Amino acid sequence: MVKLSSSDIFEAIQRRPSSSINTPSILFLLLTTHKNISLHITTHVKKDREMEIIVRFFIIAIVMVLLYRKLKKNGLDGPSPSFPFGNISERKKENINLKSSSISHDIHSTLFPFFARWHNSFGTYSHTLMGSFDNHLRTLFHVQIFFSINGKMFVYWLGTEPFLYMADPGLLKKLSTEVTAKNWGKPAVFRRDRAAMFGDDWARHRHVITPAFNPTNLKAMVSLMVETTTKMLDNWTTLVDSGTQEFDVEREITATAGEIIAKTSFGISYQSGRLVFEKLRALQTTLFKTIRFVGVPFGKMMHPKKAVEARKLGQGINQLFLSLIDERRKMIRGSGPQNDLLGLLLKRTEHGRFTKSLTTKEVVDECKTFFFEGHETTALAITWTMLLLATHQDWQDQLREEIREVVGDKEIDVNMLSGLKKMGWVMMNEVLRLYPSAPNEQRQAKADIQVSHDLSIASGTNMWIDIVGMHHDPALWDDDVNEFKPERFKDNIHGGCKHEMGYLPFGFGGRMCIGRNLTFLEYKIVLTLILSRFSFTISPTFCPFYCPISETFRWPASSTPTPLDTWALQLLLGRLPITLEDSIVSSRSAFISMEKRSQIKRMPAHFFIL
Ligand code: HEM
Repeated sequence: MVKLSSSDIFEAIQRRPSSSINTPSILFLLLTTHKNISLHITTHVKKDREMEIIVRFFIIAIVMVLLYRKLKKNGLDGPSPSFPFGNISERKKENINLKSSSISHDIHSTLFPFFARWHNSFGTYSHTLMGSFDNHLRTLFHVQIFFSINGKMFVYWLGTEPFLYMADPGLLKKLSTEVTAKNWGKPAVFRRDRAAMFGDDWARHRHVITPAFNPTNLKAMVSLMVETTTKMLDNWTTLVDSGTQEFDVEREITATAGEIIAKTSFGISYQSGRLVFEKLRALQTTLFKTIRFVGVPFGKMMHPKKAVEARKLGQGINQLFLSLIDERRKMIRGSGPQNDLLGLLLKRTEHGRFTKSLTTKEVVDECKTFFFEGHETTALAITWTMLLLATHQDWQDQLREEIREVVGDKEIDVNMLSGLKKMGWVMMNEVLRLYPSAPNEQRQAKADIQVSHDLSIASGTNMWIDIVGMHHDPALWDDDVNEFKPERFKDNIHGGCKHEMGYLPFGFGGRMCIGRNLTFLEYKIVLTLILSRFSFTISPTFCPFYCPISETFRWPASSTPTPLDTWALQLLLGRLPITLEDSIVSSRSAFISMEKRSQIKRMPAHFFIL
């Protein structure tokens, strides 16, 4: 074991071949001269801030190189990362062509050619590979892995963080049966970056929130949903009658979904909640600048102003929630607690035996998570549904017929909704299969996980679960995997998928979505009301969207992010509540036409189509 002091590093700097600081070359020198490195940085170096950063950079780089070597030695292969960006830049360079004028639902190979390529090059293991190692800064992979599970695993790097890519339902099944929720968490690297948005942890208090979705509460939400959606549709009717031809349906739906969550979960109107939404949107845009380099050491320093701005916005959002909480507390003192989400969170903190379990800060964090999880996902699902129905008139007609039979002229009632079976196949299944609102999920092992006698995942391991990959895998579905066929779910809740874990729109295991019943309810109500009053097709002015994910990262100054932008970035970087800089925004010139059922007129919405 060699102790490496700052003088070793300086010596290496002096021996570097070029005059610029070239970390890889210094590292190379260090690694070629020191086989087993234990870093010991002498304290005087830390006095100098700049030097401290450089030294830290070195340490991270050295750890990365060691990890990479050891992962490879253990058989966990993948694309070679560069320091400090990992494979981020390689993904960017990939030539993704989305300018095609035809509509294709094959989003996996269109948006992720790199995953397919890496999988073909590194993902297939036909033999048993075993190994283990530690590293002194974090136990990342202390693993014994048996690679026979369909071979859909490889390691790629977000910055200096290695991720174990998985698109293998067999492995997930094993994991979800072996792993308790407390052993799975969000990767620390994401949590740190998104603290302004979600707080320090996400939804740690499921048990507190879950009662907000009990049948009685859900039933009480129906009238609020009908009222809010009707208001939006009345507005559409007025606009269509006055000759307006173009509508931004995505924004309309997002606003309505936002209003619904504001009313049902926080007891506030969209008007009052609008400030929160506006600030959250601004935060999304700002955060993109700072966290698009997720995993890259000192990534935030690339945009110091944005980092400060994001922190301030985060604080502003906290203040807004704090005043909401204050108001509600006063109300609780006056008329007793309410059973919506906020009421439940406060009831527990103020009256229950969990008095000390949720601090005000924790309540604020839960509220932030809920606002995001609760409206963008549903808005996306409804938006995609409208696009798919706009291109499949036959299904639009079938759903309308079903609505006529089940609801008729009566007012929508919660008991009727279960009768809307075809609508269920369309959205809850086929739309979320083709375009899952949560396109991938990440986990980090919080403790060593023994998946089976031959597979154990060490504490600290990051995992990237490719939901889109599984939903579009012809080996799991069939050759028609990229076709819109809701009928595949007619007699089969797994849609004929060859593995029960191959279809996971709401996640799996202990962190499965707790809002799915609310989503079913909201989705069916909103869509029933829309289909009863309007029909829609793709407009002649429709323009297929262009997504230069791989090519540029420019953000038009005037653009505000939308859930579709967010979704696009989620595809790339995980479930980030942020927006893609350039991208899918150009889809804003894409429309579908909408017609009033009684009086046919055009009302375009904007969508992006792949
Ligand atoms: C189409 C609609 C929705 C989809 C596709 C969806 C999907 C998901 C998925 C996949 C997860 C798991 C994330 C992970 O494991 O990393 C999740 C978690 C969550 N969802 Fe949803 N969701 C939807 C709607 C909602 C709604 C309407 C709410 C609330 C009103 C909600 C609240 C939550 C919360 C609080 C979590 C975190 C649960 C935890 O970590 O324990 N979701 N959602």
